[in-house]
Amino acid sequence: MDYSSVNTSEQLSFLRARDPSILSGNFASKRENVRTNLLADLEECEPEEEEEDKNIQIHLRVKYADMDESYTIDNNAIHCSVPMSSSSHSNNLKGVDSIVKKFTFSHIFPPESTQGEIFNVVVKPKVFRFINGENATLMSYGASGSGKTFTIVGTVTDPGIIPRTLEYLFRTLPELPETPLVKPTQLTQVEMLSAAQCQQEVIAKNNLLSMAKMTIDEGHTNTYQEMQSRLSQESAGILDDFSSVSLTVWVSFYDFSSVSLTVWVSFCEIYNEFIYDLLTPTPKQKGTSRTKLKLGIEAYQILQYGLHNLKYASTSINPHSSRSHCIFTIKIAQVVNGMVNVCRLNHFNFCDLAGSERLKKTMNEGDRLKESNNINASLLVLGRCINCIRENQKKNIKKIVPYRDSKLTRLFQRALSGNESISMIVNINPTAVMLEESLHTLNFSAVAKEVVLKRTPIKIKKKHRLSSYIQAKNLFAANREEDAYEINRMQDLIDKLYLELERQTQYYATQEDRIREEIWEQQKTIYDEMKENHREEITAIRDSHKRYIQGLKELYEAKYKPVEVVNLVSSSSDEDEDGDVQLVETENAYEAVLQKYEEQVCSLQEENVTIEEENSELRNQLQMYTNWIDLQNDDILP
Ligand SMILES: Nc1ncnc2c1ncn2[C@@H]1O[C@H](COP(=O)(O)OP(=O)(O)OP(=O)(O)O)[C@@H](O)[C@H]1O
Repeated sequence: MDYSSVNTSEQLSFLRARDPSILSGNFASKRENVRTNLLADLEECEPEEEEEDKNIQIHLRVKYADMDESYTIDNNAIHCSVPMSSSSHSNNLKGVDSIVKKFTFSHIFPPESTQGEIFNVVVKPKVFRFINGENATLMSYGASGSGKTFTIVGTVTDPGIIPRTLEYLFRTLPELPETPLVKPTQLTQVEMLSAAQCQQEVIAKNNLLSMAKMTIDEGHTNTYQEMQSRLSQESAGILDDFSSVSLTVWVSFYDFSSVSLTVWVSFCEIYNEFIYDLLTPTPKQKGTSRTKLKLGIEAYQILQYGLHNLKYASTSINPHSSRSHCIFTIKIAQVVNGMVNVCRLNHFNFCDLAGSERLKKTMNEGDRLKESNNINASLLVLGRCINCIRENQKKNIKKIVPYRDSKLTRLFQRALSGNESISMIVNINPTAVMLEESLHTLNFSAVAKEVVLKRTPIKIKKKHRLSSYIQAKNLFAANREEDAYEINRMQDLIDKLYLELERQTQYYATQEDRIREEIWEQQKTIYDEMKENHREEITAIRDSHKRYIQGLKELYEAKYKPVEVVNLVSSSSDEDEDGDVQLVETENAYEAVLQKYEEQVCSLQEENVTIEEENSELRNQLQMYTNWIDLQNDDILP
């Protein structure tokens, strides 16, 4: 595989806060929900900005092994009896077999020190400062097999600094969003992610995790729980006190709901002077490895997966020797109110350096020899850089520091030039056989210790950062005030509207009763009037008909009854013929009258029928009116 084509830019993985269920462990104490006064906390931090320049913190860890009698440890100093070779004898040391060299350190961890102690003393304060906005770099330096990887990574049964830091972060970080909101682009900048980009990150994360599952054997994937339970069994003080008051600043900051936080990790190695991303072993997949991780367990799996991809080989000194410098970085990006220009991006680098090797001892050849040479060369450049920085500082000169001579020093240029907190854990194997390597390490540390971390640039940076916070804080405060004012105003308005609504409800209730009453009265009057009108009308029509028929009857009775009587009388007279004629005429006349009468009766009957029909129509209409009024009443009346 042509590794030279690998993109050497850093790949990141997004991390989310730990699984809340993990908090149920017996070492889990919840953060207090402390609110308030970011500015006060920050202002309290201000005097620190004015601190004197500080030397690089160098700690010594002595490996758990049979300590050679040449060493004695006395508080923060280690004394080492160095045998004098005849060639090195100066005139005034003639006849002296050995001299005792004294090396002092910020802290010395004797062989029996635990991983937890080292984390507590060296790393915990830095992680706290990291969360609060300070960058940090921690390196382990030492000869091969001296315990660097053990210190930085550790084992499942004895977890080292990185798992403890992850545990600490995921225990204390607030619940983070499901998807990353921002992504670090440069050292101090972030970019907002679009919805599609967020989705890509989630997909990349899932790919990475399934790759991790495939690569790491099953037993290995359970190591997170195992590691956790180990941590929980440790005696008090490893993680419990993290959630105490010291986190107030940070907690209070995150109580501002408009701050969004994302955590990313990257893991890379410098192998034979090439940088490889341990989270994307296949160069084809470059650019897809920025991955969001959900839980602490995922972060740990990523660490394990990265370690799996790391170059190890067996040498005569260490059967599981790291053949590269590996760098695990955690980044925390905080964005205020979604404004990428009011952001804070901090990183914490953990660098497990490959061990310096004496070729004679390692008996390396082939690949191992090439690796050894590269390891030693880059460590040499690291030494030269540190020497040069110290010299510049001592003599107040500006000699060019050869950062560019190795990938390692290029990567850590910022930290080495004093722009951010850097510390080292120097590891030595105190056995007799490794004395020479240990002395070399101790000499290196003696030089490194003298390098002064110039605080001035940090001061400026921190001031910038502080001003960002103050700006953000003021913004929050202003927004809060505005919000509070607006909320009060709205509340007043709502109260007023409620009162008005109540008043209106009462008014309309009385109005409705009144209107109902009025309509009822109105309709009732109309109804009664209509009823009365129709009744009178019908009675009048009936009466008129009755009268008319009665009149007709009387008329006919008066007109025809006498004729009949006269006719009856006249038909019994003397002159038969005349009488016959008269009778016939009378009969005819009578019949004609009768016919007329019948016709009139007929027409009267017809007329009567018509009147009846009209009556019935009127009755129908009356009924309709009645129905309509009833309907109206139904609608109107309660
Ligand atoms: N303090 C310690 N207590 C117990 N075992 C230790 C300690 N330090 C180192 N070891 C063991 O010593 C062996 C070598 O340690 P480690 O691999 O950490 O060395 P190293 O300095 O990283 O070596 P290299 O540079 O070759 O990778 C490992 O098996 C490790 O578990």
